[in-house]
Amino acid sequence: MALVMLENVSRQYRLGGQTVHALRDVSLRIDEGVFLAIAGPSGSGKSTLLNLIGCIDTADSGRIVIDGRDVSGRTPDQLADYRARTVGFIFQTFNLFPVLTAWENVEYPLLQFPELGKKERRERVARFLDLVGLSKFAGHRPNQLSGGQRQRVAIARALAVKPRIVLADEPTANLDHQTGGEILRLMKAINQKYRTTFVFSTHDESVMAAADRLVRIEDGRIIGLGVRQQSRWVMVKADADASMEALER
Ligand SMILES: Nc1ncnc2c1ncn2[C@@H]1O[C@H](COP(=O)(O)OP(=O)(O)OP(=O)(O)O)[C@@H](O)[C@H]1O
Repeated sequence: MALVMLENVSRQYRLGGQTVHALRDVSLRIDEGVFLAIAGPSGSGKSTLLNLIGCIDTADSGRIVIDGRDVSGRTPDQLADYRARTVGFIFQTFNLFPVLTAWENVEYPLLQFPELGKKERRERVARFLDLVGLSKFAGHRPNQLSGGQRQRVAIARALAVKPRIVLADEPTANLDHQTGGEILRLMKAINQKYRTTFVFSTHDESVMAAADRLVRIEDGRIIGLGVRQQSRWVMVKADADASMEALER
């Protein structure tokens, strides 16, 4: 069974007097353990798709099933606890608490789990800071860390809750090319070692190239699905010839 399933999902927003069709009739299955890129130009619907999978937004129509649970028709508030245990988020702007240390930022989401004792919580924070190579920086606040180190803290924070899926909205967009590459390699190493499912959005070709699955989105529609075989994308679905060309690199 797919970890994530979307069936005929649409989402529109009212903006001024206009209706913006952010997602139109999107159907998609995401298997467990994939390293999947959602790629498309600015405004194509990437963040909207991630927000729906992450249960921080609700579809207007269609069905969404995450890890066997139908979340359609529930409000983000109703799904808060489920979301906290199921989804880890990574953002392009890192979204760390500036007054908290790296350790405290990673610990913060764990505080809402009453079943986690202090000792287990500490072990978890230490383990995930170590995993991202930041044990020595546990006492540093975000402004004492580089951009790449901040994103590593955010990765540790996302993983510490042991989520079923990690969603990353343009995780390398605020990093220079080399640091972005290091962050991608770290995420990929975690994906390969622990089979953690990663779904990340990007409009950067070099970021897409790190993925093993590709979802091409344009104007709120999926226009192509690619599967990586060795060094090239193999087309699984294309509604437009242009997208096939783009996928076969
Ligand atoms: N809360 C909102 N209110 C109104 N319109 C919105 C809202 N969120 C998204 N939109 C619109 O929906 C469309 C899709 O936006 P979305 O942020 O999902 O695209 P994106 O591909 O992630 O873009 P970017 O790469 O620029 O972040 C855009 O036209 C955007 O302006």
